[in-house]
Amino acid sequence: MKENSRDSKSGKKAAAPSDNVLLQTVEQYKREREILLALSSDLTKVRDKNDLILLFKKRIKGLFYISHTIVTLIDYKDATYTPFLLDNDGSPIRSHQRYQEMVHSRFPLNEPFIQSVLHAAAPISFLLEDIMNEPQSPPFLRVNYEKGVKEILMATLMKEEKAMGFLHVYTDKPGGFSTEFRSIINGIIPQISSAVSNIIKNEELLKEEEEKSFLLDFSSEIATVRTKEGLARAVQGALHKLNPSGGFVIRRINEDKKALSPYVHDLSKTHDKKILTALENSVFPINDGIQNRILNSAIPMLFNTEREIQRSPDSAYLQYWKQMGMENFAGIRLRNGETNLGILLLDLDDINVKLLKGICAQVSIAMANIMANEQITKTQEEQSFLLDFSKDITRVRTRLDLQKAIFTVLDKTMHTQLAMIRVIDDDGIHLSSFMYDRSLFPNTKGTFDDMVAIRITVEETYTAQVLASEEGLMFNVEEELKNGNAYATLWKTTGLKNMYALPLRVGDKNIGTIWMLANRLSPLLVKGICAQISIAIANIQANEQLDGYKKKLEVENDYLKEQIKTIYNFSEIIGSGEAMQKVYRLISLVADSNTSVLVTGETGTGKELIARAIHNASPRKEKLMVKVNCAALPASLIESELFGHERGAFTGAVDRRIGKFELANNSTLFLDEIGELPLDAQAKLLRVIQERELERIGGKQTIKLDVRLIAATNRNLEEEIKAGRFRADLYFRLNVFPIHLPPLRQRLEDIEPLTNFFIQKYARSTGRKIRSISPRVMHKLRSYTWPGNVRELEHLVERSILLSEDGKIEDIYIPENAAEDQQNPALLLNRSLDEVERSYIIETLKRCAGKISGAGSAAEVLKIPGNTLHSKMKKLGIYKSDYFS
Ligand SMILES: Nc1ncnc2c1ncn2[C@@H]1O[C@H](COP(=O)(O)OP(=O)(O)OP(=O)(O)O)[C@@H](O)[C@H]1O
Repeated sequence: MKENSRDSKSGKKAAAPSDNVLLQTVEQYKREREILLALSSDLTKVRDKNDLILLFKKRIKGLFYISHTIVTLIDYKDATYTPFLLDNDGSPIRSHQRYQEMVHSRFPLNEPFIQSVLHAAAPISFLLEDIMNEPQSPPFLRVNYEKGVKEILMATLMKEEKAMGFLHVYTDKPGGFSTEFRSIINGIIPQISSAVSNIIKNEELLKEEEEKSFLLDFSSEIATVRTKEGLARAVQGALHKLNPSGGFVIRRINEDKKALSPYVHDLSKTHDKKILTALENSVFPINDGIQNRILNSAIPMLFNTEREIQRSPDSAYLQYWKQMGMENFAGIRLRNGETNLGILLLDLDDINVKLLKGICAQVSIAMANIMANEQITKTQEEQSFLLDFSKDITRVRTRLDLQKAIFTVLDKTMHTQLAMIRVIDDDGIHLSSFMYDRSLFPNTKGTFDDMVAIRITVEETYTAQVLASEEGLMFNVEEELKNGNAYATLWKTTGLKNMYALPLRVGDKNIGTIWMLANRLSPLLVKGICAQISIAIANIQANEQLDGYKKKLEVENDYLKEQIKTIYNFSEIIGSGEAMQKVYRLISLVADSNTSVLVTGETGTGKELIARAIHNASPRKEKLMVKVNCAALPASLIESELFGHERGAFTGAVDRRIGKFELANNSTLFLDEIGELPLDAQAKLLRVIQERELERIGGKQTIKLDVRLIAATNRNLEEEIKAGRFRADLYFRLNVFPIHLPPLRQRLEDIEPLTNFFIQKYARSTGRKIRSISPRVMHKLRSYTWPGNVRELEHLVERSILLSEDGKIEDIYIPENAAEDQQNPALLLNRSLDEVERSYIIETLKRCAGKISGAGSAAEVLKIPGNTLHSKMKKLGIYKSDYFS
């Protein structure tokens, strides 16, 4: 080890100088001064590494023999020093195999060799041979030695009285470094120190400038970014400059604030499809020990992939990154104001905090803008979509229209399916299934059908919650399963995550509930759609009600037509005999009141005519009289015909039906052929008459009634009671005011006026002019027994008109047996009414070739319904053998 000193212990320098020597010394001193001055002045001009290298290479090497120089810098953070500047042009060690290793190594400060340099007051030299094998000696000593270098001169570079690095000068010359050289180096070390520190400063300034202009470029590029794709391109471009081979991922915090999803990325580092798909489609929980730390840190963080894998071995994305060759990665939060938006993860080994923060600030703004833009676009799309939907829905008139509109909107726009719409019934308590999508439950159709069939009430747990909620509820399928919600088992089969249930409301009124299964739905859209659907359902209900009214009106219209026909045909009741006079009196007595009337009399005596006359003379005449023929209906339909039914009340009840009783509210109900009413219907009729209110079959609602009853029968109801076929209590209720119509044969005085009346009526309708009827015919008519009463007379006249010639009725057809009987009045008069009726029906059946009902049948000839004829035949004991002789 040699220290540089002008009065060193060297024998040469200690000898007494002669004049010559003195002169030489002065000369040398002068030369040294000049070199020093020149080098000092050159050193002040040094701006960068290159200037300094040139100075070593050209200036110093031009003056002294050395092989090469190196400047190393101390890093106090890890107490090491590392190469900073190399003048290695002529360096013999460049060909050494460890050269690169040496250039990039960090050598520890706490070893004897460098410590002795640090403690030396001046540049100090070493013979490599002496020190390279010392334990802890830095390996570069041996490397140099192996390439022929003999000696090293080390000088400490100082900055503000602290060592900042070292100047290493090497020589392969056996003589080593001259005293002059040592002295020169000692003289210029402060200048070299400040030159190095200037270079460092300049480099930092340059780097800062570069970073600034980098950020400026990035900022102007990112300012033009409007889309996710644009953002990906800009970030990719910028990061490429920092680490050309590294990728990046921006993850965005999900709406639930529990996880992050990939937003934009550059995963070009891998072409493995499995990895790509997994990374692109995953959702990453925030609290995974990495993401939450990044989000909570104001500065970028650097992670070692392997170390993090050991900490959280389950983190799949780390495993993938490892497979992609990412050893380290940096994570920085993206934040807009006080709100975290997401994180940026970079494939980087080293971080430049300032630069990354700058990049992230820009990315955050761009991301916030894009997200805001996306939100605006989404809102606009949703609004325009709602507008379209609302247009569609205004055209909706029927359930089918609505179903089409709803299914389209849910499927196309919201990618969800309707589970169910339930609508609150008129009673305000029950909810019925209104619309549903069975295809949603392909594997559990049975269970779903059962659910559809159930009429739940507004009190049902889930329905009550939904109806009470302001804007609906979201049931998480998994959670509901855990909570024991029975429906959730069915929901689960669809694989969808949530059941969205909203109240359907018009104004403040709940009209039902809507249930939709989906993974995620836009709250704004769902709310908008539900509002539209509510209105559409209310419209459909109003429409259905209107349809109901329309049907009712149509039915009323039929009655009106019938009534008009009746009034037109029978503007007056014909008959001025005493019997009819009595009937007129009774009509005028009872018409004004609400009293029930029972009209009795043989078939065809005009009972319906009397009933209409009572109604037309009553205060109820403005409304239509409603007629029910109790004999014309199958027993199974009588109740529904009279009292109506709700939709679904029994098999085949596809629509709600309004009963005749309800139809006759505030009017008159004419129950024709009341004697034919089955006993159970009689019981129900009695209850309605007593309570003056009814419930439709299958209905819960009680309907108050104000109906005037007129019943008619050709049966002897008292005998029917005795036979147990008619309820006595009902009879007493109906028979409040009895009117009996005598048979035509007991009011012969009415035959002629009735005949004339019918002649005029049919002459008018057939267009024939009938001037007269022969006295013989009239006599014949009066002599006949008229088992079919006025109806039979009317029928015979009609027939005769068709057969008449020259405007004169010369003959009239009277049934044969009856004609025979007529020849023997005694016989006729001795026969009971039933016998007469029986033989008349048999005769008619014979004439109609045994055809009982339908076109050209006996029922048609007799102008009675087929059912009535059947029951009469049964009652009178008429068998096939009687008319097929
Ligand atoms: N007094 C009358 N004046 C005019 N037409 C009459 C008279 N009586 C009955 N008619 C006519 O005779 C026909 C039968 O009358 P209506 O249907 O009223 O008899 P009904 O006693 O109700 O018969 P059924 O017991 O078979 O129901 C009808 O066309 C009716 O217009």
